[in-house]
Amino acid sequence: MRQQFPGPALFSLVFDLNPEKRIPKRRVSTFPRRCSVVCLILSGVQHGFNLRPDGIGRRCCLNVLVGCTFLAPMSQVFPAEDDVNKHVDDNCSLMYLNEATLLNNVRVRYNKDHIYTYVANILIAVNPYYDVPGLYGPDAIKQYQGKSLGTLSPHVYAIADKAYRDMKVLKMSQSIIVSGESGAGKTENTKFVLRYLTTTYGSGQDIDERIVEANPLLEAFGNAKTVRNNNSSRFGKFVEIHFNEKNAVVGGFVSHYLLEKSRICVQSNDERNYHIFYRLCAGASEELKQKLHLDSPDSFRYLNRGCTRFFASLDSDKQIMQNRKSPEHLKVGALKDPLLDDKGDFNRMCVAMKRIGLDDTEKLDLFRVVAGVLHLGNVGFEETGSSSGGCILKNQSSQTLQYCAELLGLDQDDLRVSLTTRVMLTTAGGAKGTVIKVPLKVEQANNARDALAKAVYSRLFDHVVKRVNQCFPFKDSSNFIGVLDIAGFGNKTRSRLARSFPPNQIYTPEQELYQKEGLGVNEVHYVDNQDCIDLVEAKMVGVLDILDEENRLPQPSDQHFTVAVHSQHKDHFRLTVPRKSKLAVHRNLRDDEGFIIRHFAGAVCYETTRFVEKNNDALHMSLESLVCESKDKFVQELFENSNSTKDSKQKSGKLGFISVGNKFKMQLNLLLEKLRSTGSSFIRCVKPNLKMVSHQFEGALILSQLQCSGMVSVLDLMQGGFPSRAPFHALYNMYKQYMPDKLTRLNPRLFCKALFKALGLNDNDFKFGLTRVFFRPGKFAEFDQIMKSDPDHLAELLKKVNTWLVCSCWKKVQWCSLSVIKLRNKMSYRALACIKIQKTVRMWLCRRKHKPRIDGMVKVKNLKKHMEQFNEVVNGLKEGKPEMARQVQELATAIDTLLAKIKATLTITWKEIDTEYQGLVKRSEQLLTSMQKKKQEEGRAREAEKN
Ligand SMILES: Nc1ncnc2c1ncn2[C@@H]1O[C@H](COP(=O)(O)OP(=O)(O)OP(=O)(O)O)[C@@H](O)[C@H]1O
Repeated sequence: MRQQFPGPALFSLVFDLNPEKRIPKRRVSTFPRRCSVVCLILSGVQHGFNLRPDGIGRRCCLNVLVGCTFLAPMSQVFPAEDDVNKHVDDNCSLMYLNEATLLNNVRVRYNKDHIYTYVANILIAVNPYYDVPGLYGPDAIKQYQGKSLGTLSPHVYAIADKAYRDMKVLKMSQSIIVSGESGAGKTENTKFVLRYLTTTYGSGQDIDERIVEANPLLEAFGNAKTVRNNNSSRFGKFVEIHFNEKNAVVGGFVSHYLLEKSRICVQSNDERNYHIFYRLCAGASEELKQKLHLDSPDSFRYLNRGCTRFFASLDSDKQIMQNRKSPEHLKVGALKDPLLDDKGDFNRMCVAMKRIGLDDTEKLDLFRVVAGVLHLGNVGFEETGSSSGGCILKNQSSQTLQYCAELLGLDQDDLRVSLTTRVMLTTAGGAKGTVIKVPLKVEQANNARDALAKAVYSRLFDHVVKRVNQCFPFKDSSNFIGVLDIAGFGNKTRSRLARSFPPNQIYTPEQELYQKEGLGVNEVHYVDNQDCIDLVEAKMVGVLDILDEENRLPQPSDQHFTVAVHSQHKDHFRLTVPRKSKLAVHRNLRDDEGFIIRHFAGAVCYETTRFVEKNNDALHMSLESLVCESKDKFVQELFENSNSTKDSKQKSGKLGFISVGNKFKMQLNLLLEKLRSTGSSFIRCVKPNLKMVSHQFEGALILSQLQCSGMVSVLDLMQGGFPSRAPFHALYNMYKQYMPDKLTRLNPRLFCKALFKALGLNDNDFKFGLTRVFFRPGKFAEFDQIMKSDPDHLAELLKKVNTWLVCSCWKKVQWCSLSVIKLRNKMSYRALACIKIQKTVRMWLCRRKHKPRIDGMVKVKNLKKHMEQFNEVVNGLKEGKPEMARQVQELATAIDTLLAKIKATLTITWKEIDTEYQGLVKRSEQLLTSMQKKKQEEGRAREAEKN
């Protein structure tokens, strides 16, 4: 038996074709869910493809070409296109919109180096991991200028141009949201957008170049090698390109979010600290190296716990001096990436610095602080061994302390004291206001040192961004196009952003519009993630607020915080304990060591160790005042604003609390606010494989990214909906000038209807709402045809419109007369039917009302019939005949009375009738008995007389 599916006998099946994981021949296997997946389209008949549902219809067997049988859940088998190799620019032009056809379309295109695909007006960009020839060159830039989306093949330039044109036409700022997981190509695509806008719509000043030039600098300080991406941005950024009234580029502005600070002090095995540290070590001139007391990366604690190799090509590796390379680098060789080269990048960064206006002093300032942070990391502590319980600097740290103090403009002794003690002001008692120095334990001193390093570096990064912003100032900005690179944001942020963006951003207004326009389209179910956002952000009870609360306790602890989270959200669907994780590594965590949050993109286990510490951005007062009063003007300026923001608690010497979580929440809200006030376009970057190589398409990985990014939900929405639309009046106005007077009298809606009919569009492809016409996916072409018709074509169209109107008028007249006849027939039929109904109902009501009396009458009348028998018996009597006759007569009268009573009393009940009837029956039985007795007695007397 074949399973009944809507559509043709073709289905796409998403299944494993990875050679290592291929399922043995002829083994019935359960459909593999999460493994390397490709999308195959199989034809039922031609390819021996056999689809059989199981007994209960939830699964089906698929005998496929590769010789194995798959048992697949019905929900995972989708109708597909006829042609396996067909690919389209806009996925919405496919006949079947589902995850399998989307994946297949992206796959076929990727194999042909078409890395971009639209899903409606969202751009999917698959990272090619190599330079696709001619894809981004000057010719391509020129080609896309001023072209509508969909005219040329999908491209990041087309999205940039659309944003520009929208800005121009709607006089409204625009944003382009670039998202995707680490290594998916967000930064690269952001760069392409910026380059396109500044090249195409630049004002000819070098501002355009400066905006692009700023990137190497930002990347040096904010990017790092991670296991997922060699050049991973560890901060989120929103780059605005500002345009004047004439829509020419006038300047730019970069806002940055959440630099990953923990990386400054520690990195995992295969990862590195920020590029700048290595670039400085590899690229600094000998003189600079001496000045900054630099060495190979392995000699710095902030670098040597991660990967210490440089990025270098064969040539550049030779140029790096041996004494600058770590033993690891010497042993294994350089890290290879075509786009990264620490020594070369250092030089390029220096050039970029110059171009954006940083002079040599400023450049040196930046490098000095970077080196200062490195040396600070090398300061180590050991216990004093005295009863005070404090710690002192390790012997070998004196030199490094000296370097650090020198580079950051601090006094060596002050730095030593500030790192090992904490200053407190007494706030009560007689000695109120006295300064006390509290010694720190080794652990506390380590924390203080790391906190200082993070504070210095993150302020340095703020300064870099500020400095970059200064080099493209602008005065007369009318609008901007902002490109948001959602990097560095965790799952939490993505959940938050996801609620604001597709499919959510598309879904809600879309459904509302359909309803408002009376389209009668079925609702598409979409899982909202507001509950997840609330779990993290809600006031008082959200995870962030619970963490802040913990930080305010006299003795905050990670365990106490974790327990508080679990007890606050005991039965929350989104939150659970680590032991319920699917991964063994998480199951080893105790309940007070972490929690799992089910984000929209999947469950994430948060290990809460050091959460409390990480949530606090505050520095010990002694350290902060130390850097604030640095002799080095540059370092002093970095901390310039911090004095004014300190609260009184911190001034008293207690380590205050500045919530990182709240700062982040505020930043995010500001960003969302900004995004909501602009029009938006979306680019979804996709990572094709984990190996970061070209020409390798890992289906499962890609599918899950498409699902997580909401692309599949967008497809569902589009499949069930009408993604393109045009208001009636817009179409009407467009053609009004060509219309004869007779037609201008038509209302816009009727005119559009005539137009669509004249064009011969299929009725299923569009729907008329109250104010606009809606199109099915993939019907852009026909729509465009109407929009772009030239005058000749228009005149022809109008003729058709006219004909259609006449025809439709004639049809309407026919329809009206037929309707009137039909109506008349219907009315008379209904009148007759009404009478019938009335008659029947009345009868029924009457019966219901009189039935007890009628039944009673029948019974009593039957009783009366017996009276003749009585009379016969009476007549046969000799003695006492008159008496008996009287009694019989009385009985007959009683029966008649009852009959008359039943007849006359409408309200008499069945019970009353029955009681009286039973009385008469009894009476008649008694009478009959006594008459029979009498007759017997008479018979006996007669016998006796005879004898
Ligand atoms: N369009 C492209 N053409 C060629 N190579 C690309 C393209 N996009 C990305 N890449 C390659 O992929 C690498 C990772 O891309 P990118 O740094 O843009 O990822 P990302 O999404 O910004 O990652 P993260 O979030 O970690 O910063 C790049 O260094 C580059 O080698």
